[in-house]
Amino acid sequence: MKIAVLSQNPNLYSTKRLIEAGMNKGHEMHIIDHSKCDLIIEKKRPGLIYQGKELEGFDGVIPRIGASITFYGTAVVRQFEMMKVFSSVESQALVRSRDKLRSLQILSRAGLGLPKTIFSNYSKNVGAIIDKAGGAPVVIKLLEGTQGLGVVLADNRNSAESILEAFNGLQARVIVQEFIKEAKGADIRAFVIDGVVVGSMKRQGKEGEFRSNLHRGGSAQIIELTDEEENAAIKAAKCLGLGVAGVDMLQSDRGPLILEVNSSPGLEGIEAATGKNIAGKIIKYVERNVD
Ligand SMILES: Nc1ncnc2c1ncn2[C@@H]1O[C@H](COP(=O)(O)OP(=O)(O)OP(=O)(O)O)[C@@H](O)[C@H]1O
Ligand SMILES: [Mg+2]
Ligand SMILES: [Mg+2]
Repeated sequence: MKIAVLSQNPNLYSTKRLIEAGMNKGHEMHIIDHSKCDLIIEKKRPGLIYQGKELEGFDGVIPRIGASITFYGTAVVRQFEMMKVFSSVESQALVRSRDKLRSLQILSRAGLGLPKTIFSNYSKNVGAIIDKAGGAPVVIKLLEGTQGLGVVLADNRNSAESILEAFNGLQARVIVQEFIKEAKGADIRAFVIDGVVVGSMKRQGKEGEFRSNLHRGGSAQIIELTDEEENAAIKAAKCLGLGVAGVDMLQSDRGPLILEVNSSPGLEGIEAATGKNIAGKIIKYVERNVD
């Protein structure tokens, strides 16, 4: 098969592993930088131009689209779909998963556990928002944050109010969330492919840090999920329409609470923690759908 990995950086671990895993199975693998594709939009004959040539004969595409280029990257994925190329992540699902607010709404409608979350249109009444989130301490998150940056723990009401006022003043959109203390600075990442959890890890923030992101100095180890956690992860990926997803959850007194669902989950942490060939499982998923 001829498979494209959409990636802006051929040196990233995830990109390299997908190429390697595909080649190990005898596929013709190509790295395509979606930011450098031109789209041909015309009646009945959609096309893609890359490095001066029209792309042809692809069977599958594996998008690894960074958050900052969601708009254009999704257009490229959609173009592949119009050309009848199977994508490991549907363009629609990609857009949906990148909108944190919309994703949380979809997850809550599906009946999944979530930390209580308040979103407002820069409301001046910050006190009421903090109350609705259960009162301080609360977690305040920039909607477009990533890798733990833009996620703040406000210990008390005064700091929560001033942080909210500051973000409002900057016209930065935030959500205010109940702080799940019993998670103890850890979260769980479940890697879901085609409705099955293929690997899971627990990430623990460094000493004194409530954020467990590996980019913030957290560490990861393999974990066996409870049935409840496994079902929640599978359901979360399903309701967002993601064939490949990284589902992040907090372990709380009332069961697993979904934090977010990633549509381009990194492979390095999960492969290191589990020792599994997750890239190979993504290739197999593409194979099953192209056949
Ligand atoms: N409501 C909460 N209660 C307790 N801990 C939280 C809460 N929200 C987030 N955390 C911790 O902070 C970390 C970062 O939060 P989150 O995943 O929401 O943002 P992010 O990682 O910056 O976003 P993204 O994953 O999209 O890059 C989480 O992994 C978790 O450890
Ligand atoms: Mg996160
Ligand atoms: Mg994320």
